[in-house]
Amino acid sequence: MRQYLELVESALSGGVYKPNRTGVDTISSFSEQYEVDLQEGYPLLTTKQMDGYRWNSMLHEVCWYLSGEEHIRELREETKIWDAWADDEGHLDTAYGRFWRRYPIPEGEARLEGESWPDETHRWVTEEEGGRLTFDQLQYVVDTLSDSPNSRRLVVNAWHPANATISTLPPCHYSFVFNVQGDRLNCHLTQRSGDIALGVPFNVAAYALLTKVVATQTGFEPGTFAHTVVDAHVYCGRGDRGEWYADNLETLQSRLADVDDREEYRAVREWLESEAPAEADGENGYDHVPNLLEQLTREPNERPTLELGDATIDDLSYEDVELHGYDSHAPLTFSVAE
Ligand SMILES: Nc1nc(=O)c2c([nH]1)NC[C@@H]1CN(c3ccc(C(=O)N[C@@H](CCC(=O)O)C(=O)O)cc3)CN21
Ligand SMILES: O=c1ccn([C@H]2C[C@H](O)[C@@H](COP(=O)(O)O)O2)c(=O)[nH]1
Repeated sequence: MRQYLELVESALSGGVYKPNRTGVDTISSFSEQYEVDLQEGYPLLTTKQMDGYRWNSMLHEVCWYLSGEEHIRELREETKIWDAWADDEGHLDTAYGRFWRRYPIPEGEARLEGESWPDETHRWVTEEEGGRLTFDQLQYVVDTLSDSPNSRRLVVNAWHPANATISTLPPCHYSFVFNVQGDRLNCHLTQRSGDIALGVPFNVAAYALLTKVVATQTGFEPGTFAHTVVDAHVYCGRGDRGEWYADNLETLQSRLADVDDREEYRAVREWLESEAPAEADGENGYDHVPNLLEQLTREPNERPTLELGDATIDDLSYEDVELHGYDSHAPLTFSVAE
């Protein structure tokens, strides 16, 4: 996927050095965006290996979103990618699916005079155990795509401002909007914070799959996936390794500006590895820059395709999704900044 390499290139060559809460510093760029035409195949990266256990993790993650669960008790049997952010019982207080499928509706005293809210008889409202009311945003989108496809209100929002201030990890991809043009269903995702090496490849794959599921269910062709990443960052290491970029980013960027041919990114990588202090023992792979430079040397292969049964947002399972024609370059590993 060419757009991903352009994102990597743009963030590295235009970003600024930015420490953050994780203790692993970043090179960060404001408001990166790109679009992918889903008619040209499924945008699973081919410049590193994304099938096998990574594909497994991503697919189970999407099924978990769709389940609406607020815990990861089943998800963690399949992948460990969310374990670090959940409590011992598996609760994750900003689980995406919980907001997609079961967004809380204010009740009683929380309702202000003059506000209108749907009651438990409303089409997309569920009265849960204990009488709590929740709203199914995704079902609203699916139904409205059939009833009024020209709607400009097909928004799904995972952001709850009050929860976000105390959550261990407020949602990163926090809002998406579907939009129909002709017979095509487009999806625009806004992400407040994007880990370019690790998170973004999963995010693109997940939303491209979601768009295909919703399009299939509602009788549209998948159209364009558009992605805005507000703080798009490349982790660049802890301690001395991370701080090296504070003083040397300009030199790195002038070397990047001189690259004419993708092979030359390898020389930039070699220069970096010879100049920057080594990552400390036990802290390997937190600097994502070298392996992203390696990715920039690689030519993207043809996009694979996805085959979906007639699964819907309510019953999509791992077995329903088949990836065809996937051919990738060698795997690359990156460490996760927590
Ligand atoms: N720093 C950071 N980056 C993220 O992308 C991220 C977070 N934190 N926190 C919450 C979620 C969890 N997500 C994650 C977490 C780990 C991997 C990861 O380790 N990916 C490996 C494969 C691991 C596996 O499938 O078991 C990779 O090589 O892509 C990916 C996304 C995305 N999010
Ligand atoms: O789907 C996801 C989830 C998380 N991320 C990344 C983006 C950041 O690197 C961290 C979150 O840290 P904040 O300090 O809360 O921004 O996780 C991602 O890229 N994709």
